[in-house]
Amino acid sequence: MAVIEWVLREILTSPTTLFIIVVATILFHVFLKEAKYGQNFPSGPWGLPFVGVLPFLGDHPEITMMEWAKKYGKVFSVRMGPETVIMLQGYEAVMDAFSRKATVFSGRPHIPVFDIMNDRGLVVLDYGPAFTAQRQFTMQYIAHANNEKHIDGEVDALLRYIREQRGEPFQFNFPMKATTSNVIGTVLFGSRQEYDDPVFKRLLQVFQKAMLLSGQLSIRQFLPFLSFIPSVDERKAAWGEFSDILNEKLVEHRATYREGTTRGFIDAFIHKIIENENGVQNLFTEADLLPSLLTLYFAGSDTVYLTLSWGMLFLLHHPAVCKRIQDELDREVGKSRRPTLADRQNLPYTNAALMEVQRLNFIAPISGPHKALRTVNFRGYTIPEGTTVLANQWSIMMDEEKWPNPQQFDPSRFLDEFGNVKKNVAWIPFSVGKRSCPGEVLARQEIFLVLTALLQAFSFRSSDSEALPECVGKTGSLYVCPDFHVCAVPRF
Ligand code: HEM
Repeated sequence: MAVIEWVLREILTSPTTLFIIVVATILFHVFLKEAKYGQNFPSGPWGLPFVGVLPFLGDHPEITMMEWAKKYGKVFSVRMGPETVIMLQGYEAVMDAFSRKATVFSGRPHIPVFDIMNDRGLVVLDYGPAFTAQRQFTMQYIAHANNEKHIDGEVDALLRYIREQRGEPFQFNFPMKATTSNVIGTVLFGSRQEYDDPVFKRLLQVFQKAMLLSGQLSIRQFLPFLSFIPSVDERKAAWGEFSDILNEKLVEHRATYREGTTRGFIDAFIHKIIENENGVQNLFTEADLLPSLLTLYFAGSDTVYLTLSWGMLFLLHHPAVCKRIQDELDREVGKSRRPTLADRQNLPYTNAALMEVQRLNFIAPISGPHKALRTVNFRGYTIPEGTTVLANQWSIMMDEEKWPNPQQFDPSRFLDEFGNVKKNVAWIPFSVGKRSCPGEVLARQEIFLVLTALLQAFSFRSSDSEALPECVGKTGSLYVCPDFHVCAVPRF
């Protein structure tokens, strides 16, 4: 960022340079952009030479983009450095692209921050036969894995940890990170790790560092030319160490692999590699294995951890909602056993509150980058093959037409007059189409089982020695919840 700041300072202190820059910018927009993208390309805000709109994105690009959309419409273009990107605003535009024209807009451009994956692993793999086969396989594996048992085992450890705090303040975020990492770890490797296991502690540490350093770039992380960003070496080192730790586990599993035994996703993936060895296409290869583990681990842990943390923060700010959930749990589940997935259908208010948490704190405010797989006519515009397309998913959840008073935390917006859950088509926290979240089933099970177990077992309050942070996050690659402490007292 220092380079950008220096360029800006130089520009703003010299009127002649500024004049030349302005003229160059106009020429760039009028001639070069048209030459590259044609006249029928969406317009958008003008940016500075070299950096485009990057200096104007602010701390919350999703909100800046909503402002720009008021002027330029639901489909507009923004130049980020040398690349011009299409931004989609609102439910209809996103559905048109990612769902109705999914066969065109489901490509993935190269994402430099994920170089370590070598363009493999579900999040980064471009659309094609290998992507389709691996996605289908992953979704089937997750749907049939014994998720409830895995999560239940992890909830045992979580409740034990919280009881050990004996009502004293503890940082809520730590056990949430450990829980969600262990759940995805169990899905992948077939076993969990103790909170104080040194390898597990190291894994949590390097993973958080990698996410933090990548997240600081926010949507800028998708852009190749920003690889000069000062922390790049530190970021690469953190991703490298994270990858090494998972690779060690992979090597261990490889060495003890037995045909016919499936300890977790790794074994199931190895079965597929063997099954595909004589196939015509290389749909599952050894080279896909580690990137698949890495992408599932990072996509499947922080997302859920942040949702759970936002959930608790909101409930601390809205004790009446918390009490209503606890009353519903006491009435429908009682106190002699923990809530199970089978209870979900009897807990409409709880479900509505969880949906509201996911709406109001959409943890993925801007989608991952999609790529147009061919030139297409979209909403009257011509979008050339290879163009990067991003969805402002925040704009969907904050649309006043879809959600009256969108800033307000109000679970009852998901209930009908009889108190049953009322769906809203614009509630798409897992996105839509061929690149929607393949972990949705697991994520929803985890969020439900963990939060209901916590609320059934404990009364939570904020710590006396620390002001509870406001429900405002930092936009990185995810919408990050502030750290906070809580006190938990057993309810029975
Ligand atoms: C609250 C939890 C979660 C939320 C809100 C969430 C949300 C999303 C969203 C919005 C996308 C689409 C991004 C795009 O448009 O490119 C996505 C993709 C993805 N998610 Fe999740 N996710 C969650 C949990 C999980 C879990 C538990 C897993 C793993 C088991 C997972 C694995 C993935 C993967 C692999 C992709 C990439 C799919 C692709 O590129 O085709 N997610 N997620």
